[in-house]
Amino acid sequence: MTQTRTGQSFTGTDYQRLARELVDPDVWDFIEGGAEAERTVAANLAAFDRVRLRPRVLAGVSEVDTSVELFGTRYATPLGVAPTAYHRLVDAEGEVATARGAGAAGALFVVGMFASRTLEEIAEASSSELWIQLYWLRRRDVMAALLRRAERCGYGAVMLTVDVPRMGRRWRDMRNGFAIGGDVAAVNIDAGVMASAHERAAGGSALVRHTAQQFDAGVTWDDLAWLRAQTRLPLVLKGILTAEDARLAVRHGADAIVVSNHGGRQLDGAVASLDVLAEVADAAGGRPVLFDGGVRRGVDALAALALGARMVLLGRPPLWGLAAGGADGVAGLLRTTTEELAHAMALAGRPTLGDLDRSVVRMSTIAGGA
Ligand SMILES: Cc1cc2nc3c(=O)[nH]c(=O)nc-3n(C[C@H](O)[C@H](O)[C@H](O)COP(=O)(O)O)c2cc1C
Ligand SMILES: O=C(O)C(=O)c1ccccc1
Repeated sequence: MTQTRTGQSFTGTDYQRLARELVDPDVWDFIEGGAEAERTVAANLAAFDRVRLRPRVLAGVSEVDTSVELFGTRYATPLGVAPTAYHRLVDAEGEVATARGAGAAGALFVVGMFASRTLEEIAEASSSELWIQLYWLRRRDVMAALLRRAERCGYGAVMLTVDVPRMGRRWRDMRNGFAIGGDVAAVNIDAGVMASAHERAAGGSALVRHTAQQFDAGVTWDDLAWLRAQTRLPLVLKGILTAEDARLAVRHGADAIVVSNHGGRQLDGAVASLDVLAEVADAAGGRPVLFDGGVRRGVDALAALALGARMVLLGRPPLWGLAAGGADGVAGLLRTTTEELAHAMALAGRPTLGDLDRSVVRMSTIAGGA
């Protein structure tokens, strides 16, 4: 699933269109939707519409290298798969197919705590690096047990998501009474911890109820010492949007941070990820900074890499690829976007990721304007 009938490559929007036709409307709303008025969903995309690139010429671009190193691992592409819940909602094989696709593209795959295949099955299917994503649960024993399992099957880092003290209010899901159903489940978490996500109730999202019961909204910076002490894996904090929090993250032992507003699914009205990337990167004290939110094309990745990201994660697009074509769709989506990035690097006169710095980007004040 990497070519159209006329032999041309699919782009991200082709996968999106195909996926929309194939996926159940409630699931589509769950994937595409954001919090409240979805202003931050729109802001993430609009920020990339304001990017204007400053190409350099005669830079010797016959070879373009998109490879990147992070925590001692080399990746063919700086694009990675962001953690997203329940891949079996869109593909019978779920995260196992995603892992095969990410592996084929040489990309990092961050497996969600709410994955619908076991960490072991996913590791078995993967030929590239996996990380595990965690939410802070009231049940720290469940977090610790997951960590042990992830370590045992070779996951390379822990990504703690810190922007969900409670679930954002996603009106699409609430109106749809969205619940995780059928034979899809968060199989890595105790049945007792998960039960409430499966109860469909009129006028509400089961996910909202579930997280209110299970997530620990009282956690503070000082609690990070507990998690830090549980593992020797690198600790990555996902969901940082300010210089203040970047400094606190470094002070409390984070090895890297992810600039993210959770794809506009948490605090509606939060700043676009791209608009704070440079500020947060400056405050990260040299720790690697990853980025997500609204990356849809290779040039978007180029801009985020230029503004300080070491790696760029994609949330919704790999789910489109997965829905449209399983493992091949995920690989196709990641490869196509990486090819777009390489193309943009050549035309911008920056043949390696090391050449990408802030001089590449000038932010216009108006979308579609100068
Ligand atoms: C359907 C869906 C489920 C998600 N589930 C999780 C999750 O379980 N854990 C997490 O940290 N982020 C989750 N996210 C957020 C993504 O990791 C990422 O921050 C966001 O999707 C990036 O924006 P993008 O979709 O514009 O690329 C989810 C996003 C979507 C769309
Ligand atoms: O994080 C999310 O955005 C999300 O949708 C989700 C859903 C269920 C469990 C965990 C996260």
